[in-house]
Amino acid sequence: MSGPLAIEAVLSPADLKTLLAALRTAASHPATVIDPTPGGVVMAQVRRTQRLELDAATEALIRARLEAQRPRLEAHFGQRLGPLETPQALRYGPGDYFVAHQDGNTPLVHDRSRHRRVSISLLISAPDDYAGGDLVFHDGAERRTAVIPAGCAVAFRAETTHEVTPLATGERFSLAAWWMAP
Ligand SMILES: O=C(O)CCC(=O)C(=O)O
Ligand SMILES: [Fe+2]
Repeated sequence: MSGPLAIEAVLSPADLKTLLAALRTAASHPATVIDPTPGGVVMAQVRRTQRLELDAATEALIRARLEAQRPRLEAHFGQRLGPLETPQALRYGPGDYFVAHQDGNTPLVHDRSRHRRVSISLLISAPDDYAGGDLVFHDGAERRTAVIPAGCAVAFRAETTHEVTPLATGERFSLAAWWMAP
């Protein structure tokens, strides 16, 4: 089974500038769990972060950069991947977090998430912009913290247990996205 894959320079410095400017001024609402479509529920005891609304041009840029990674992901995870789910732009402020969870590919959870195969977390903020807010992978009792420079990403099987630890200070912008089964 393939473990998480760190990917460098998914975004160029120019992309980062464009995206930061867009995300800093974007409208936001509390992110939901279970199903990201209308009908998803806010459960602050599970996930406390703001989901940012993306304009069409910003979403297109994000999709293009993510899709450029598709061949590499298919090779690493040894499977053909289907459509990319709508990317989620997230802003974590102090006290925000996402408890340990799986994003999908858990067939007993009978919503759309069971079709997710590969997750990606793409960091817009630099590690120095915030404290806490670590992306941590759980493997049994083992914990592995991903150190992700700005513009870089980590991709992982959707069923991998992971969390975002509470942000202590600063502001953390990230993008979460998923490739579905073909
Ligand atoms: O913000 C991140 O780095 C990851 C967020 C996450 O795990 C999710 O939205 O499912
Ligand atoms: Fe997640």
